[in-house]
Amino acid sequence: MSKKRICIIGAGPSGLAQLRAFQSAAAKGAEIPDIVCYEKQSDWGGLWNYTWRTGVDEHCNPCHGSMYRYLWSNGPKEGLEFADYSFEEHFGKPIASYPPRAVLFDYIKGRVEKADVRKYIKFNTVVRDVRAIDGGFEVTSRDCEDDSETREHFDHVIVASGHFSFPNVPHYPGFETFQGRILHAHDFREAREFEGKDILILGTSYSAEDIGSQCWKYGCKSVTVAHRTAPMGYDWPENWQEVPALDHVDGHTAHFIDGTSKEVDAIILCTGYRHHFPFLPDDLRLKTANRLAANDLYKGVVYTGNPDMFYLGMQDQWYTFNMFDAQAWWVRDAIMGLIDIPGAAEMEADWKRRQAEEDALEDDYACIKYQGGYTAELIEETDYPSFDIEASNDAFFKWKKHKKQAIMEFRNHGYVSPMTGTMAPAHHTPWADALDDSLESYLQTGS
Ligand SMILES: Cc1cc2nc3c(=O)[nH]c(=O)nc-3n(C[C@H](O)[C@H](O)[C@H](O)COP(=O)(O)OP(=O)(O)OC[C@H]3O[C@@H](n4cnc5c(N)ncnc54)[C@H](O)[C@@H]3O)c2cc1C
Repeated sequence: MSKKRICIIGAGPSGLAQLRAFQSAAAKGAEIPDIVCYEKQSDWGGLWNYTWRTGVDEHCNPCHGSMYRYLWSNGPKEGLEFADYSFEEHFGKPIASYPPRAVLFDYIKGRVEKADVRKYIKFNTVVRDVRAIDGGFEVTSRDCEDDSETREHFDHVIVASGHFSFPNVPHYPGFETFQGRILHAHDFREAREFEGKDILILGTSYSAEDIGSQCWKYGCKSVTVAHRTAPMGYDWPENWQEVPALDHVDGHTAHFIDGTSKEVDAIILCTGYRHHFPFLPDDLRLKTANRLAANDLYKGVVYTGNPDMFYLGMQDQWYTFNMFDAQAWWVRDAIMGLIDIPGAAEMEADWKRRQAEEDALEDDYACIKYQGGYTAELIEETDYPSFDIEASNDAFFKWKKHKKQAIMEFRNHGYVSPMTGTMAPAHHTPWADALDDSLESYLQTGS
């Protein structure tokens, strides 16, 4: 019998987890399928492969990047650490709990370089179309360097293309004549652009919180955050206010629904992202809100509309890299016939039950435990190294507590690694006085 052929779309943390999962089976002597991973960017790492570009990339594809220049890890690194490759193994010493972007990128790369999986990836190659055909899939891709198009047949498709790149952009009356800059968080790169300016942020997501904090720390005049449901409620500095939803804009004046107003120079839309798969036809396209238990995914990964197709990392995320690993190992074993996928009715019951459980969760602490439990459930069914989920949960709980205590200083704390049991060094996160957040400078001074 000929070998199965597997297509992975995307070489970000989830797609790379899938490559590492197959490679680890091969390293133990298993015969693995033929694999092709398509990546539209010129390097791996997904969002962590930082780009200063906005709009379109060098090949005129929509720019994938949503990260910004001075991005430091949002959550504690103890919540995302790979169970088969600790931070200590990579850096040779314990490092602080909230590293900058460049440090996490280096860590992601370290594992896959060690596993030697780059050979599976076709870089600068964008998947344009996927069709269910002849009991498998026909995948059309375009090599953006030589501008050639290729069609290949696969038995399985694994979509790992991320869901934080297609901005959800609201419109308000007056936007069309506003004289300042209006941008979505997807296009935010440089906090110092807003030095001395009054900025208005719409939304209360992590982006709102972090972009607002960045602009404040790098010298903006004031931050106003408009919320639709409830304020974030942190103990913000003096020149920071939370106000009710925006009603309209008139010239430079933003008017809010409670009748108050504020003169602003720029508006940053931290209004989230949409799951967007322009390369998929309707019958294969996942349609879900950003939630912990996505629609139509058995075990959070098998597409119920066609169980030969899988999606990785499509959930709203507390857990990230280690959850993607748990999913990738599980998908690998399902493809290799080590795990059975049930019939349609059982799959539907599974995701609906997960959603009902999610709907009953009362607060963020319960959500963290829920996603930790989901990750542990998948790990239990494969040979992915188990790790101390309670320690990861605990790092997340402390993170929330420390944010509540002092939102501008929470990154100075350190937590215990769920992999090595080592306590991370406390670290005073440098801000405006230290613009160099490079890997080299961090390893010399930051850990
Ligand atoms: C501003 C911001 C800050 C964040 N901060 C953190 C943090 O501090 N900690 C954390 O753990 N997580 C953070 N995240 C979450 C982040 O989504 C995950 O860490 C992780 O990058 C998700 O991995 P992924 O592989 O699923 O998706 P992505 O990282 O988005 O990678 C998807 C890959 O698919 C490729 N691709 C897409 N479409 C195609 C196509 N048609 N053909 C070929 N290739 C394609 C893309 O080029 C990309 O390389 C943050 C996200 C954002 C937006």
